Amino acid sequence: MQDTKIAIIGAGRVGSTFAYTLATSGLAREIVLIDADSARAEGEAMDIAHAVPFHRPVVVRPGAIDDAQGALVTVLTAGAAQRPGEARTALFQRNVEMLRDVLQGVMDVNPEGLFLMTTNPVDALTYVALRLTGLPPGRVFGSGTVLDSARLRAELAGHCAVDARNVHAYVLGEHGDSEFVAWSTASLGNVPIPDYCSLAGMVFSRTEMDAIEQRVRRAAYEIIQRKGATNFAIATSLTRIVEAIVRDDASVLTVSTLLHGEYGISDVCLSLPAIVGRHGVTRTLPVSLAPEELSAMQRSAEAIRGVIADVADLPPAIPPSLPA
Ligand SMILES: NC(=O)C1=CN([C@@H]2O[C@H](COP(=O)(O)OP(=O)(O)OC[C@H]3O[C@@H](n4cnc5c(N)ncnc54)[C@H](O)[C@@H]3O)[C@@H](O)[C@H]2O)C=CC1
Ligand SMILES: CC(=O)C(=O)O
Repeated sequence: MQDTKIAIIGAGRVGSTFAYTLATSGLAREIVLIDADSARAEGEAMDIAHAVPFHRPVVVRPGAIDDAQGALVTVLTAGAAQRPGEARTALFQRNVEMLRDVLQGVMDVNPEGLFLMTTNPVDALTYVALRLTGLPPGRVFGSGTVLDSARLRAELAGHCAVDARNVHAYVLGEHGDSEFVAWSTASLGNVPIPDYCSLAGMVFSRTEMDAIEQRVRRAAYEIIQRKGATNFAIATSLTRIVEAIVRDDASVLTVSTLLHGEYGISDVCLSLPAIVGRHGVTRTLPVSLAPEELSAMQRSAEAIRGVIADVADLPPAIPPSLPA
């Protein structure tokens, strides 16, 4: 942790909340907040820095793109966000141009670091970032469905009245409308969730499962409708991913990463459980999917491909391996 520097590009609602969460986590020694609106980056950095005396030492400061130099991770949270009712995919064209500028600037000063994408649509933009940087796939990845899996675990913990930390359940595929729950692997401790519910005398039929899945898939729309943005849970999700990197934890997280033939899918980024540590994503884990889940994964890959198809002038495709 001695000289751990994290660069955050985008000091808006997500970037500033993440900077605050990270500053209070004790994981970083330096956090640089970079935004096209430099006054905003300055104001957020000042405000967060005044919270530091209650926590472990960390320097929180505003900066320019060149200040991403030496960052272990550059986290991208800049760009357009959804308006109420708008799908994430509608942001693609607006955010791709921002990405081209920002990535080039960071690559000029920090070609050795990791990129953690958050800006939506996160899977399509993670893929574009990989193609534009030409970096090894393990070093450019997205927050993917880490947030959605947390939403699912919160729902299941509420339904079963147990500690969410003991709920093991994943949302896979796109971080978006085609995402799906891998119900066949969902467990509470070591017990499949339906088995636990019947043990505890709780109802857990297809109706409950569908309602939970729908609430998870619709969560961002519902929150944005009410408060205009989502920021707290994504900030905590990003802090969790950065923790796995900084501490080299080899944690299993459903980040968005390039697929190399998993489930017959290649050359697209989407979320599977993956090992995340200091070198980024080092491998994906196989999940035994039910036939309908496998179809959902393939539909999700097609949905993301449909978004990426709109972007021209990308450098050649990435070689089929996952080196760090
Ligand atoms: N992947 C996920 O799970 C989530 C993704 N998001 C996405 O994160 C992104 C940011 O959302 P918010 O923070 O709510 O938006 P926001 O509008 O509050 O902040 C965006 C910031 O980006 C800055 N910006 C725009 N272009 C820039 C550039 N070229 N260089 C530097 N800064 C630039 C703006 O000045 C603004 O401060 C959106 O795309 C949103 O959809 C939000 C929540 C969850
Ligand atoms: C905005 C967004 O992607 C989310 O909260 O899931």
